[in-house]
Amino acid sequence: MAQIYTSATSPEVAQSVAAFVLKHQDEALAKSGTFKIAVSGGSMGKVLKAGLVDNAAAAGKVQWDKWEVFFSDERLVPLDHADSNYGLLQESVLKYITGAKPKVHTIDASLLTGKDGQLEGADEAKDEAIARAYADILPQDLKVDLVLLGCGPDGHTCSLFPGHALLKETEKTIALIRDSPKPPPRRISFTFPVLAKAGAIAFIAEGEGKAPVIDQIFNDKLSQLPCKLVNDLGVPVAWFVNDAALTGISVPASKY
Ligand SMILES: O=C(O)[C@H](O)[C@@H](O)[C@H](O)[C@H](O)COP(=O)(O)O
Repeated sequence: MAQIYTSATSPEVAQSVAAFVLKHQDEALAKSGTFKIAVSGGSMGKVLKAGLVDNAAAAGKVQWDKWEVFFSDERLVPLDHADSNYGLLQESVLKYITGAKPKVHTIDASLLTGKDGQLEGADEAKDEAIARAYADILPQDLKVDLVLLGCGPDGHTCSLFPGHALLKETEKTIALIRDSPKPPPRRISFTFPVLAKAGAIAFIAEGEGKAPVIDQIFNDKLSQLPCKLVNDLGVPVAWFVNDAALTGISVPASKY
């Protein structure tokens, strides 16, 4: 079962996330000399900036040059586009790193067609090639040390949406999705087979608007929401939330 860690405020959530990331960084570096971490979009960049860049105590312990960063999902847009998860990370975190930077695995933007991740004028074969190329840069054993995820109000995570055929993907590690219910429609995403190999997974979810979906994920045993399916993968899963995200619901939560 997944563990929920709650804090009163957003800065405290960011500090807890930072402490958790550093613990996994140190464990991974002791084992292999590299820390493989996957991130996604939404407000994650802000949390990582507050926890790992602006927070001096943690900032001194981050060994950015030993990080390999993957995206657990990415939109098929240019890397400097407002919808790009890489672009978000660049603007919120990477540009503030003063020393040696991490190795960041972006999509191959030279294969992009169409505009703004929209379907019109987009070449499906090239989209498939982007997904295949990204699958090829995943670690050979598929093991990412830590995967950081967001939770949509509909229970989606990565670009795995409730009821979507991709939830049943058992072969591909990186899937192409061209009908994302949330814009932009063209994206690539980690699939469950790769999430299942992760060393650990952590969700970050803040705000009262997340309470109903967290309630469903933790209190409805039959729920098939993607976030609930991640909780049930058998990988250690931690949820970092603020108290507001637990408004009016009853779930077991503790301080990190
Ligand atoms: O797929 C997308 O279009 C979103 O970017 C999404 O995955 C986001 O990460 C979650 O909705 C969580 O959002 P917050 O990080 O703002 O809670």
